[in-house]
Amino acid sequence: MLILPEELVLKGAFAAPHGRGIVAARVFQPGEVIATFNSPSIAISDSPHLSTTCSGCLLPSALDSGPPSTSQPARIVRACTGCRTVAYCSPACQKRDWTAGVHKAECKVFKRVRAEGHDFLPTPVRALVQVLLRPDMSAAMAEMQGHVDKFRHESGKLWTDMELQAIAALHYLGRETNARNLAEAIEILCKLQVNSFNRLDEDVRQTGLFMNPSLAMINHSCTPNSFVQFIGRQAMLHAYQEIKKDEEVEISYIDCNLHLSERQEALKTRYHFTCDCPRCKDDMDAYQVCRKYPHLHLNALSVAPDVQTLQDSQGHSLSAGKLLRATIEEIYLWCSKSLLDLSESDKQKQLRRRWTACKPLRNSRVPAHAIEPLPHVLMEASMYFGEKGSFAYSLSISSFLATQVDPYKAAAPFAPQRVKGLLMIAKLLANTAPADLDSSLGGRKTLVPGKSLWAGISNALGKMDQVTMCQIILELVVYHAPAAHSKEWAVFRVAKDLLSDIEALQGRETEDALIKAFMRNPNGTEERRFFEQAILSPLRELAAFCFDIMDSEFGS
Ligand SMILES: C[S@@+](CC[C@H](N)C(=O)[O-])C[C@H]1O[C@@H](n2cnc3c(N)ncnc32)[C@H](O)[C@@H]1O
Repeated sequence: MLILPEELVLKGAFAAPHGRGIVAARVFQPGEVIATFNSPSIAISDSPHLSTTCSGCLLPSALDSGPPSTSQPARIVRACTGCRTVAYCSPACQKRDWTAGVHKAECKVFKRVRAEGHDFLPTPVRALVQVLLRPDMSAAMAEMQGHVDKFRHESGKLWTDMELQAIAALHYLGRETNARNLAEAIEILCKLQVNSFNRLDEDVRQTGLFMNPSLAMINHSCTPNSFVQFIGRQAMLHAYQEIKKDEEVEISYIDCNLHLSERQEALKTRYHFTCDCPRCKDDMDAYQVCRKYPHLHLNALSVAPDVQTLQDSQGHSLSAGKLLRATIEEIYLWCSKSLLDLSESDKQKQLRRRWTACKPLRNSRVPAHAIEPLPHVLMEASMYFGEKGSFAYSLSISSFLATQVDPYKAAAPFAPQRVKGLLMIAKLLANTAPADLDSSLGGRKTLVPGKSLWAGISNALGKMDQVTMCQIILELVVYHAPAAHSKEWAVFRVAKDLLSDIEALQGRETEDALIKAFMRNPNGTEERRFFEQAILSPLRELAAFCFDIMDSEFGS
């Protein structure tokens, strides 16, 4: 029996072949929290983070969460003395997990795992163990879509993996590996694939698994009207655009900026359906999707191009641009892999290869800068320069992404990736104040034909009022972060802290008043003029160096 938040209604098989789905019981505004799901059936962090995450509240320890913010003290976690596998930040969290959760039973399983020389169970096996340890979950599991036959006949390696996972779980639970137990375990694994979420917390680069039977009733679209965010044991369902009463609530199960064949393969492999949303039917690119976003006017409070420019963006169907599409399909996968664990010189080599591979997207006659994998390559390059201390280069690339790429990839100004991109700019601005100029360029004085890149950037930075720019950006972050996530989001807390540092500075009353006036009335003529001069124009000036920087460092 499903218990739904009162503002949502379950519709049984109302839109075959989508099966059951959820509809809104009232109107929701863009960014509004539709519902919070805080009693998950399963909520676990992934195995590599077990020793640095509290298994009770699922919040990361100081080790995993970066520098502590003044509003959030560092958390220390201690391993369970029984199994030494999971850790807790307080006796209360440990007690709750022991009694209300399954750790009392799971602790014995983990001891067996250790006795056999392993540190932990892979995440899907642990999730299966939890379900098998909890008879109270069987009613909810029975109602879930599992696609067992499709997994068996169509999923090849995934099916073989699931068989092995089922055997492992039964073994560590001390249960017999007979046909009946195996079939039950594999069915649960299939249902976990289809109905659970990757509990992704990109701020601390942490993933895990989250399952709630009500949230699992929401169907997919590649142009979703809502999205899910996780914090601790909570999942928050936000409206991405206005949702009307009785309209179906849809989320994206996958990254909708993947190109069509990647999206279809991901949906087929894990969820066993072919998406028939407008983005898939017409193979729309990011620009076309952006133009259709019903609330483009919300971008007045953002660093996006003006609403008219967003509206007029000349997107095209990617199936029409066959050559471009073929290039994207060829390069997408390897250009999108994370560079996180590579050495500096390997990162540089990879970026060189990727920048060259993206040439057709850079030089396309139709706009293509917002089409993956180019944005990903630029994002990696920005991080590469940030890590090397070349903050001015990183800032130029981040400015390009924030002003000319991200608004097309996600038209809502409160889209989480856009808000995070802004915070990155604020931090980089703090490192490129005039006093730090030389070091922020990382000692680069690279010449590009006809002009000095170094002189150009340092000249642009030298005339900017970084403090005012930083304050405006932080105001935007603080304004949009609750709609993107919540006031508990690390991005919101960090921005709040940085903003209060700036607000404490003496002698900035005029700038402060102008910024506050703009935030109150972003469409006022005077207010917009101030915004254009103080932030948009400087960011555009910095963004203009982006491709020269990439060419000079990674070849043209
Ligand atoms: C998490 S469940 C969603 C609830 C499901 N509709 C049900 O009745 O249990 C995911 C499954 O719903 C179906 N589904 C979700 N979105 C769909 C879509 N856009 N088109 C077709 N089927 C969809 C697929 O069968 C998918 O495996």
